[in-house]
Amino acid sequence: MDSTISGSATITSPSFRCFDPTNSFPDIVPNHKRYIFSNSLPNSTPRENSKATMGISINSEPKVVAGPAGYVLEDVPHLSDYIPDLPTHPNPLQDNPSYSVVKQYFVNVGDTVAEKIVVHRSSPRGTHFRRAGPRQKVYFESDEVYACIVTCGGLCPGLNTVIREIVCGLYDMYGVHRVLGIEGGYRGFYARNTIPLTPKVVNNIHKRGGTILGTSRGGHETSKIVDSIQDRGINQVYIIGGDGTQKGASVIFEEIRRRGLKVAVAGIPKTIDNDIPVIDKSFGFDTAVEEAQRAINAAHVEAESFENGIGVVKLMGRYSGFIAMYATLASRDVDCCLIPESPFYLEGRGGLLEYIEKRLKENGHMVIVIAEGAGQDLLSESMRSLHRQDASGNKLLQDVGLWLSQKIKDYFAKRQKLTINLKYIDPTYMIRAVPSNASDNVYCTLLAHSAIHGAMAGYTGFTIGPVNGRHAYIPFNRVIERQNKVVITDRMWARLLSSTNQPSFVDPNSKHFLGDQKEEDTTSQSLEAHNGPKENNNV
Ligand SMILES: Nc1ncnc2c1ncn2[C@@H]1O[C@H](COP(=O)(O)OP(=O)(O)O)[C@@H](O)[C@H]1O
Ligand SMILES: O=P(O)(O)OC[C@H]1O[C@](O)(COP(=O)(O)O)[C@@H](O)[C@@H]1O
Ligand SMILES: [Mg+2]
Repeated sequence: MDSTISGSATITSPSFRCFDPTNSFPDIVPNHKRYIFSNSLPNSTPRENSKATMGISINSEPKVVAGPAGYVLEDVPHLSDYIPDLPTHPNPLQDNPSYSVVKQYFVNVGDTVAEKIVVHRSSPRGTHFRRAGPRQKVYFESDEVYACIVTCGGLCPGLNTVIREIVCGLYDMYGVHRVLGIEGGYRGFYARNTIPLTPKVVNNIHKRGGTILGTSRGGHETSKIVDSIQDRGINQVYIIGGDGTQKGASVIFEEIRRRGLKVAVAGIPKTIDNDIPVIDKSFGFDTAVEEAQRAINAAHVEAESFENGIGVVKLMGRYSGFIAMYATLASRDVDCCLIPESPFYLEGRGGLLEYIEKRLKENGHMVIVIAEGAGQDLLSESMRSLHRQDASGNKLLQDVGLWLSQKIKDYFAKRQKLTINLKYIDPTYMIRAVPSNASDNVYCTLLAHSAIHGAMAGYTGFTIGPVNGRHAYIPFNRVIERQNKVVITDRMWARLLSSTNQPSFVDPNSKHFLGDQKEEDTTSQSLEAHNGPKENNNV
């Protein structure tokens, strides 16, 4: 048994005590915990009232627990890790007429979800995450809870559905009636108004795109945010946002733990780009792919109707080309899909321009889908761009669709052999501003419920999401350490290449290129898992 996976067993205080009411793995060695118990903290102001009174953990290392046969649990923090003797209460769901009829409604505390489900006979059991869902015992009483919800980063279909379902879930499942909406992203905690959220206020919001709370980039000032949480007496924080937001949530959680507050921090992953790792896919992604079809159809109709018609469609995807890849695969009208993960070149043999010319000669028209982050290296070379960033530190991209359209026009103008008709369609903001579709709505509901169950059960510092189809509590460090990207040496990209017949633009013998990609093979592109067992899809 390997019990030295990570973390430290060093005891830094003589008043060390290691306990874990949530641990139901008697044969597993916890090796991550270090506790220091400080003196009691005063209990006089709202800020102090929400403070833990005894134990403060100084350990922010991942909570990794090893078990037999290579089993590893990458666990999430729990309020009881740093606040000893927290009382528990029976879960009010057991008396809820809707839920009490469900046979074995409560999740077994020992249930975990495997990160990898394709295994060999001799494979180690591998990494697992704690299974999401309602627990028999909760760490908050209903009338004690004061929850808040914030949305950060770019828009994504489904944001309003998640907000709605957190509010309604807290009300209906746990009898929690105090929920506050923080306006305008992270900076809203200290610089904007708040909105009391009730089921009545949120009743119809899932039918609208955007977020009723507003959102923003930048403005993450940790101490001001945590001061605001403490001053308001908030004890459950639901943070909806992408990779940047989850990084921010992780820092907020660390500060809350440092201050010893009984405040659960739950992250709900939002990204239209599907660039958050570990989870099967992010909400709003299906809607985005569906909406992209409308633009691709329009491009195809335009291209088909004119002699040598070319339709160029730009889709979102700053560093990850999932929307472009899935929209292309779904459409079947696309002749070339360009994504950030797959470098391409324009001129010469095997280049894009040569392919366009060939395709026009063969077929009379063509459709190109390009993700906004594709070819940015080519653009910066030709435009000598400044490396500008948005308020969150994300690279500001040049309009690759416009640039490519111009390059194509220039090429054919110079050659004077073919007169082309090029139409450039940029539907990017239209795609992310729509309400979520039916399947995303159901998905958003499950995410919201899983987040609520986790917070009520005292878990904190986690992102919720499906892993191989089962919702799990994932520690922040796992979702912020890297971005999920399309693996172009995987079968899904091969399917795309075979459906478009486009050149791969890569030298298959280039060790450097394939080497980089192959390392990611087993960890990225988990989207397939959500659509069914990996072994069925990945054939
Ligand atoms: N490394 C970080 N630490 C703390 N906060 C961050 C970090 N990166 C981003 N944020 C904050 O998270 C919020 C959203 O980030 P952004 O990158 O714009 O969108 P997304 O969460 O959708 O990726 C912003 O308010 C930003 O300030
Ligand atoms: O113009 P904005 O609001 O900065 O958004 C543009 C970016 O937002 C996204 O839609 C999503 O990004 P985030 O999920 O990181 O917010 C990207 O695809 C796009 O590059
Ligand atoms: Mg992001």
